[in-house]
Amino acid sequence: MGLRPSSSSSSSSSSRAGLLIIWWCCLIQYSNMALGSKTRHFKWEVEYMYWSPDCVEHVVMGINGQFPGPTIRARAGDTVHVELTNKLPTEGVVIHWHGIRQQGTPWADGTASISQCVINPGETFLYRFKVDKAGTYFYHGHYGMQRSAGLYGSLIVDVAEGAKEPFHYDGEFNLLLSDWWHQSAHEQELGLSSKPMRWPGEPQSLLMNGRGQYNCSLAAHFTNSSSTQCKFNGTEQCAPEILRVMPKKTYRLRLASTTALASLNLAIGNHKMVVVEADGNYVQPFVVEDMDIYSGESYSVLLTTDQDPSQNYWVSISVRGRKPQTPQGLTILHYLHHPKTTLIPTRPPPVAPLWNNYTHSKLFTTKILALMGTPRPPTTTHRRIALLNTQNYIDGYTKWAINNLSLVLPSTPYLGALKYSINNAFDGEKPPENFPMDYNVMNPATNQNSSYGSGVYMLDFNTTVDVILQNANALAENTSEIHPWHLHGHDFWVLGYGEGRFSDQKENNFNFRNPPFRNTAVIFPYGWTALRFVADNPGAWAFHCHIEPHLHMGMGVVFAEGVHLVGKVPHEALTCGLTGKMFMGGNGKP
Ligand SMILES: O=C1O[C@H]([C@@H](O)CO)C(O)=C1O
Repeated sequence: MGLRPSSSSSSSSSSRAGLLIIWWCCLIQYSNMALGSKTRHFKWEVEYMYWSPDCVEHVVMGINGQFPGPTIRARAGDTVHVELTNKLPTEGVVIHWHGIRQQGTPWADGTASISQCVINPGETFLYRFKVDKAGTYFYHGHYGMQRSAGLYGSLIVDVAEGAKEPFHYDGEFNLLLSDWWHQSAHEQELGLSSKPMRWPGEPQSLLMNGRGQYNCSLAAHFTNSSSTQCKFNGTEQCAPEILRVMPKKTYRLRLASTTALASLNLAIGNHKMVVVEADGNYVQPFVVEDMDIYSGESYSVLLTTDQDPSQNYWVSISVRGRKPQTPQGLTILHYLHHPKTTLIPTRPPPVAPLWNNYTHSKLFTTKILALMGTPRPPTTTHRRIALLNTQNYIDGYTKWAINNLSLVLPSTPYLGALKYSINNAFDGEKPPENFPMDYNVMNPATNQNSSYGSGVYMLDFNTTVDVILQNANALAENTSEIHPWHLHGHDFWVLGYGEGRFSDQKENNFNFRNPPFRNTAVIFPYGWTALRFVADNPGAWAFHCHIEPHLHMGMGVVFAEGVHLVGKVPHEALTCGLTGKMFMGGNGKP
């Protein structure tokens, strides 16, 4: 069987396997030393293309003829320029640089209606931003359902010249994980906005680097299903990317999930992994046999090729947290040592933990702790915002709401409305800081109706803010789902996770010693998650569930701080809505 050549690239120096923790490396990383930083230029065209991500031809949103889009590779301290031309015939577009904090460039965050106007067909927009911290990141569309349409790619930031990672590895692989539907993103969007709602359902395929298999399986002979064995010559768009490795080496696997819906569990047959990075921050290394990756999260794991080199091994991703109707995504770890007649492993793929075994998920999540040298949280806070996540109806439409308000994005970007004090661009009323004391998170809501809202949580500049994310029962009985929440413009500390309704006493168990510093955190069914961040980045920032249909149904809020300190915002970012009108009138020039 011919399969696609691997994308391994030999990188870091030492041939010594294993881990060597040199914590001062983190200090160097966080002190942001950038010797010889560069500007990296990219010229991109976003377009629709015919493509076969899972061996079935559909339409994907690609960049420069590629799906997923090109990988951006830069060094900490570099400036990235992406000149993005919209070649979609009848649709706007924006791109969000997930995990990049956009300090000084809030207009480059790529969130439609929040940081900028959409880029119209035929227009070119220049994203310009600094990548200040080494790590594994990605980018994706942040307008409507464009992530589900396939608009995404990897963004990898290496340590600054002269700096070192706090671990050694001999080579690395990059795996961008996603889910794929045969129904178009437009039809999914219409379904979600219909009355009654038509839920898009579970994905048809899981993809690694944009490659999956729908009507055949790499492991067909191990399953009882009727699927046939895939046959590839290696040039197919859906042929898996084989990870070709040498025995007795250590590889860094960069993993990031840009799924629209699926929470994933990743495993590598016979091999353990050492988790070393989460969302662009180093973590205390710990060993796992399998790991959960929620949409919006990224990780690095170290893999030591210490197993029988005469064998090959499966790399699998499986759906968690929702009853799976999607086959495992598979590729192969291929030891290059011995000549082999087939690439297919002789053993069946790893069996994923049961989809609703949340004990297993929590065990993994709570093992993630910051490596020494990571910034520590302030020990006190100025403000606590409790956000209750509920599924609701508004006039018969199914929505998600936060403290009973379902987010609708206005036509004027918040950044422009706030910068130019345009008061009628969004709801002037302050969104609620809390939810009723007697709300029972274990049952469906007694009043299932909510309202639309577009208000902003205005944060005092440089203050410390705590957010308690509170999960609850959805509309159906005995149903509460996983929601990974992503914050733009900041990393936050995850101070704690808990079951049921949050109460003030739970604060006694907050972790102030080594809380993980991240940009995405999960709330488990019927549980809460406590976060802390410092509002030190002038701009308007989305904070939302990273499940794309959920955001589309209103599951998000907007924070803003220090907007008066935002420097020049390129006019092109704001030439729509009321800021567009203002520019046409020639007043309020920046
Ligand atoms: O938002 C959602 O809606 C459906 C279901 O609750 C109603 O069909 C689902 O599984 C979600 O995650």
